[in-house]
This record gives sequence, C-alpha cells and structure tokens, in this order.
Amino acid sequence: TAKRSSQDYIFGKLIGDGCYSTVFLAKDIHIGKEYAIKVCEKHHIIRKKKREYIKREKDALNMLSSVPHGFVKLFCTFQDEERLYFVLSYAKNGELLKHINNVGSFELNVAKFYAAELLLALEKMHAKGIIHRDLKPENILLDENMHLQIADFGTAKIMDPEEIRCAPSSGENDTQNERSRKISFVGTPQYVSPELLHDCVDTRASDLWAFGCIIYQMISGLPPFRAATEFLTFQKILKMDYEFPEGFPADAKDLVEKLLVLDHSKRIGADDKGTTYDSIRNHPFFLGIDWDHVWDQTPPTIC
Ligand SMILES: NC(=O)Nc1ccc2c(c1)=C(Cc1cc(-c3cccc(C(=O)NCCN4CCCCC4)c3)c[nH]1)C(=O)N=2
Repeated sequence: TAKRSSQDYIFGKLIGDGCYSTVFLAKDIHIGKEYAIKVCEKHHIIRKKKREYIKREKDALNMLSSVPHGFVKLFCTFQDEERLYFVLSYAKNGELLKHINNVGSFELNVAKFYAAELLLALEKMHAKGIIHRDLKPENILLDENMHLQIADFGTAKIMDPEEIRCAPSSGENDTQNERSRKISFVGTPQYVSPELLHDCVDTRASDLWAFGCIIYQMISGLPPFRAATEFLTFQKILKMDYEFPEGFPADAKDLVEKLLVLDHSKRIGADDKGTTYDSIRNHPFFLGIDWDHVWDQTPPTIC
C-alpha cells in the first residue's frame, strides 16, 4: 500500500489519552477497517524531550510484529507538519481495567485465564529483550474475541542482546548521571516496582512485580498498594504494606506473595532460564491451564 496520511482515515471517538499522545478510533477509507490511531504532537514531544520514548515505542512494536498473539500491532506510521501518527490495532473491547470495574472483580477462572495470557505475552516480550515498565490494567486491552493485547510501549526499555537473560544491572556501578537518567522514568505509582523506586534498577522482574499486582487486582478488584497520594503509595510499596482480603484464594495468594518480593532477584521466575517462565507456569494457581492452547480457547465470560 502507498504511504498513508491522515487523509486516508475517518477519525472517530477518542479512545485513549496520555501525557504525550491521544488515541482515536479511525476507519481506513479504502478498506473500511477500524484502527486505533495514536497521535503525538511534535512540539510537545520535543519540548518534553520525549523523542526517545517515541522511537522506543516504534522499535518495540516492530520487534513484536512477528508475535501472533498478545500485543497491539503497529500497521504503519506517518506524520504531518505538527503530528506523528501510529496506526495500531483497535482492540474493540477496550481496557481490562474497565472490565474489572464493570463487574467489581473477576471469578477465579477468569482471572486465571487472563493471568495465563498475560504470562505468555510477558514471555514473548522478555525473550526479545523488551521490558514494558508500565504494565497496568489500563494498558492491557481485550480484542473483539476478548483475547488480551498489551499496549503502550512508550515506556518500554529494549535491552542489549547480551543483557537479555543475564542478571539485571544492579545499578550500583552506574555513574550519578546514569542513575539520574534512570530516575527520569517511573511507571504508574500503584504498579511500580520497589527496585525502580529504591535503586533506579529496571529489569524483566519489574514486569513480574506488576504481574503480581494485576493478578491481585483481577481477583480482589483493587491493586494491592493504594493510598491518597503517589508518595504514600510508594512508601507502602517499599514497606510491603499490603494485605489480602478475606476469602482470597490460597493458590492465588501464594503466587502473588512470590511475585511481590522486594528483592527482584528472588521473585518467582526471576531465575528462570530460556524463554518461558516455567516456575510460574508450574505454580498451583495455573493448574489446568493448557499452555499450548490458551490463545485458541474461547475466553471465559466475564460476569
Ligand atoms: N497508550 C496507547 O498506546 N494506547 C492504546 C494503543 C492502542 C490501542 C488502544 C490504546 C486502544 C484502546 C481502546 C479503547 C476502547 C474503548 C473505549 C471506550 C469504550 C469502549 C467500549 O465500551 N467497548 C465495549 C466493551 N465495554 C468495555 C467495558 C465494559 C463494558 C463493555 C472501548 C477500545 N480500545 C485500542 O483499541 N488500541
């Protein structure tokens, strides 16, 4: 297809909003297909020195384009005088957060299914050396068949190939300048890992921390660390100040407790070699999951 421009699309409702981008539902006038088009104002990106974030999102999405399931796809990009445009998959059933809030919390079988799809997506992402760094139910979308797609790689970190499966950089040898550079990014307070707050270290295991928070939230309806302000939320994270509501299933509690570990190197999965998190797949919480057929399954009804 010829290089697209905004003239090739009919722009519809706003379906996402961030600090540096706005996402619209749009229809390609030639083929009638619906897309989510992420629009970034160039002057805003330049003024806020976020060009690197834009490039990283494009690189991460291109690296994931060969993965058939679990991620929004980047179809094309174009620009005009004022804006950059990313033509992305439209995940018709929107944010996982809205589905959790819609029913209050998920039944165990629903939470287990989506935790399994999320784990498979994390495996593929991490195997390519991509750390998302801002995983949360707002960035996890459900497509028209209710399968999961991770979105928003603007905060991603792409590891150098030799870094991919080795021990994460501890950050202790970083120069002050490198540490302050790392401080420049911190994810969403409720899901940010303690190492990112305490040592400015980001590793694959930071996404495993967010994975634990998301499992907790699917089952209980709320994230584990929550407070009136960002600072109080950060304090709760660093003090591991959270508890499980009455009736939280034992296997789920055990897995969350093994993910929400302050020392990132001691989190379940952190030591797993290869491209699958076998120690997490084999945890009793996932008993009954057929890991080779999760994406072929009809997702359980959210009710
Ligand atoms: N920061 C980003 O990169 N954000 C992105 C990127 C890509 C992308 C993206 C965000 C999308 C967001 C999105 C938002 C929506 C949406 C927005 C508003 C309403 C609905 C909606 O009501 N859908 C029907 C299902 N509802 C869902 C909630 C419970 C009741 C039933 C969906 C659908 N998809 C998307 O489809 N593709």
